[in-house]
Amino acid sequence: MTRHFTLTLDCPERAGIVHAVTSFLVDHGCDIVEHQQFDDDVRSRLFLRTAFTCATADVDDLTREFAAVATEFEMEFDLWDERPTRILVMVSKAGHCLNDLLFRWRAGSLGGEIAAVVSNHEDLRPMAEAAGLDFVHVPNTADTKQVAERRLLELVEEYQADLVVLARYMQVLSNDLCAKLAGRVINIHHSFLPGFKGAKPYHQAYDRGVKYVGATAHYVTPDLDEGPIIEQEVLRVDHTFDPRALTSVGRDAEALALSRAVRWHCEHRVLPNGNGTVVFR
Ligand SMILES: Nc1nc2c(c(=O)[nH]1)N[C@@H](CN(C=O)c1ccc(C(=O)N[C@@H](CCC(=O)O)C(=O)O)cc1)CN2
Repeated sequence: MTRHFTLTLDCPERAGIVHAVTSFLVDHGCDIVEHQQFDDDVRSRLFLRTAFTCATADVDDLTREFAAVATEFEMEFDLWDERPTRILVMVSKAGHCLNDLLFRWRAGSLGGEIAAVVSNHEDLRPMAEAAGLDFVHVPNTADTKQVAERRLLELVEEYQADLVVLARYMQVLSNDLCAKLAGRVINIHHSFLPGFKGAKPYHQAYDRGVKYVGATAHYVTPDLDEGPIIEQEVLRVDHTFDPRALTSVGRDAEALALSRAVRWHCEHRVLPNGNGTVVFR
């Protein structure tokens, strides 16, 4: 049976990297179906994503055997087979991002499998359960944050989640939780970062009189709204938009930016690069 694999890597820039990768794949009877690379001349690093098929190998064998190439070229690499990324979606009260993720998941265009929905409020239980998903209520206040975060880690294990998506989840994750889930949490911030950080960006945008509003999907780090950006979306507004209207038009930008970022992450198209990302769209 022909199986599908994806290889991503980054390493110091030098000659012979692509030749080494493609020779390894040919020697193992693999057929490249998509290849993208980026030479970062600022950091002198090469970033590469290759999708390929192979009828004989499995991901553990390929990973073990590719290690020799990786060592020779000082590569950071990952290899995946076609097992879909399992996603835990976290929400608070706003449902527009969850609604968009559920639609794309059911349409088969999200790139991953939603395993369950977790929330610090009950508001979105009907939407999740209507989609046939478990909905887990985990209250999270200043007094219960440690208990809530221990429960969240249990749920990540219980649902075997590879990725946690904060789909307008309005609680700040602790440094400890961010460390335990490093690179596995994507948040949608409802502004065009680095502008208007925090919980109420549309009011800040209104006070500033901006002509565009936007949204930013980024990996979560302990530094609020500072994580590596994956995708951004903007929409034109004008003086007639009050905070309510800005919030309304912003929902579209949030849902679009987040769903794209989740799909690209699940398709292994996003490679960290310093405090940024390389995205092989
Ligand atoms: N460690 C991180 N945790 C979270 C991030 C992040 O970037 N790093 N992003 C937030 C989402 N968010 C903005 O995008 C955000 C959410 C909440 C707040 C905030 O100040 N929350 C208050 C409580 C507000 C409430 O209860 O409604 C708080 O936590 O005290 C700021 C920004 C998700 N988590």
